[in-house]
Amino acid sequence: MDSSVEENVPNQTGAESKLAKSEEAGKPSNSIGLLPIMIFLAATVTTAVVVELLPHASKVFPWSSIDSPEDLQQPPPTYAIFGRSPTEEHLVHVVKVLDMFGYQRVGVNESWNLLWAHDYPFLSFASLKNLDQNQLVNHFPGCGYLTNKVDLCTSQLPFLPRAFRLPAQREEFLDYARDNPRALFVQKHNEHRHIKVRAPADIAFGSNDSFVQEFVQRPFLVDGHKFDIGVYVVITSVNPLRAYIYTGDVLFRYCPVKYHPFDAENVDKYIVGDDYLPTWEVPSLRKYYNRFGGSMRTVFEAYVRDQDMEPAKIWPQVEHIIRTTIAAKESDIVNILRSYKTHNFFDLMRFDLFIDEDLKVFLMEANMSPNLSSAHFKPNSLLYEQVLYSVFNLVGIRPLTAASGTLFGESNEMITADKNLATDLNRCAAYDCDKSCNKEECDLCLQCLSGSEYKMLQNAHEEHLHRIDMKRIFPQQIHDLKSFNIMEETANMTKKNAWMTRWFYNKCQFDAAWCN
Ligand SMILES: Nc1ncnc2c1ncn2[C@@H]1O[C@H](COP(=O)(O)OP(=O)(O)OP(=O)(O)O)[C@@H](O)[C@H]1O
Repeated sequence: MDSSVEENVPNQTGAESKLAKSEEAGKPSNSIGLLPIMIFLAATVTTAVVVELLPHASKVFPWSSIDSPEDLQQPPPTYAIFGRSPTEEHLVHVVKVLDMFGYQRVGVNESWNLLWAHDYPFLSFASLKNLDQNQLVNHFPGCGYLTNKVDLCTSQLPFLPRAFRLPAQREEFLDYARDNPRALFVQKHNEHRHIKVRAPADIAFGSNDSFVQEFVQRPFLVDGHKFDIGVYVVITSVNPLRAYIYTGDVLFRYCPVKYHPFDAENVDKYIVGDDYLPTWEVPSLRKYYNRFGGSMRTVFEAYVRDQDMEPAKIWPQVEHIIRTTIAAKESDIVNILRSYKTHNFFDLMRFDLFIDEDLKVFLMEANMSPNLSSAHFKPNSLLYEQVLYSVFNLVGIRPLTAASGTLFGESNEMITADKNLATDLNRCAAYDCDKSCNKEECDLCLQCLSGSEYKMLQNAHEEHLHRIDMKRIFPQQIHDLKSFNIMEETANMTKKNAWMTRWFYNKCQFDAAWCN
């Protein structure tokens, strides 16, 4: 995969560029016999190669595998920030949390362990193709397949409002508009904001990189106000895919003007803009938020219950939408990743969704580098810092002081050892997987894991132990182990995703805490 392919990734945009501007400011041929050869190789090749070939040889973060007292004196891990924004006001919470964790800030061209990129960094730094094992970047190359609005919204996933790419699908759109005379439409671009409901005759068909989308009518209203919800999502791995959502809270943004009587000319009635109405200013939510200390999500749920409706039906839809969307784009991202030596990437996104009056959920967009600035709405500081605290812990960026500073003295084995990864013991024994790995049944047996597979399981295990307020949505949670059919569930998955899902299934059989 050459870099020109990556340049063809759907335009790497994300709402946060906008928001920052505006809102707030192999297996070793399955043969045990190869292990001694690998050990021999380990003595002769570079560390980076060892990392790929030899199980147990690598630790993502060297500072978590330091053995001697002298190592304790080594300098703290470092982070750099990349972004073309003129101010860094929108990153104050990122800086605050990393500083609090004991990370030291350095320049982007210095030696860093974490690159926090607000803008898509992969076209600016060729070096990201050859990251060291102890380096991490907060985006996946190719994440534009998810965050590019035109590409995502015209994907024809069932939970997206009907959309037509322009100018290519002009005729299809006109047919649809003719067949659905009561339908309203909005035209959207990757970069442009300020969308507005338009009649089909007012659509600019010549506009490239745009699409026209059916406007979802009958929104669920709170005190008469339309709103959208922002769910924070973290992808920690692709091939195999692992994705999580933040459950500590959800960003609710209300339109400042009541929806009815509907007036297409007054966008404040139906578009959530920069000056949205925050939860604490919505009359019926204020009491729950201010007096009873709820979160944006729990006060909304209290309101829904007050309307004799059941809010619990919303969240499984949200999880399904996010899981399905990410899974649908995984292969595109995997293709881009082929030209990257190490895959030390994670991605924090915000999925914006919308709820109609039947509590049916629709996907609006996925934002790259979600807005984390509380300049406009101070009470959002805590939300952003809690999200970051969870994200960082999940991906292995953890506080280095006080109690957690002990990480400096312990080996990674203290967190994740062979016995924490080994599953399928009966099957491994029944199929003699310690003698030969040439059977599918041996795929998860410890002796049959390649170095990179071992590391995948190690990362999955560490993530599980450090989820804080993150909930795994891929591989999917197992709600009822008895009715869960692993063969059926994995039938349409890629080999690696089926493998990873089976590992979680095995862990879930061992302890219910792993089902979730
Ligand atoms: N098809 C639609 N049907 C109903 N409402 C819509 C539709 N498209 C957009 N909206 C409303 O407009 C808001 C903004 O739309 P969208 O997310 O596509 O634009 P944006 O300018 O990128 O906004 P932001 O990134 O701030 O969320 C949505 O949150 C929703 O309230």
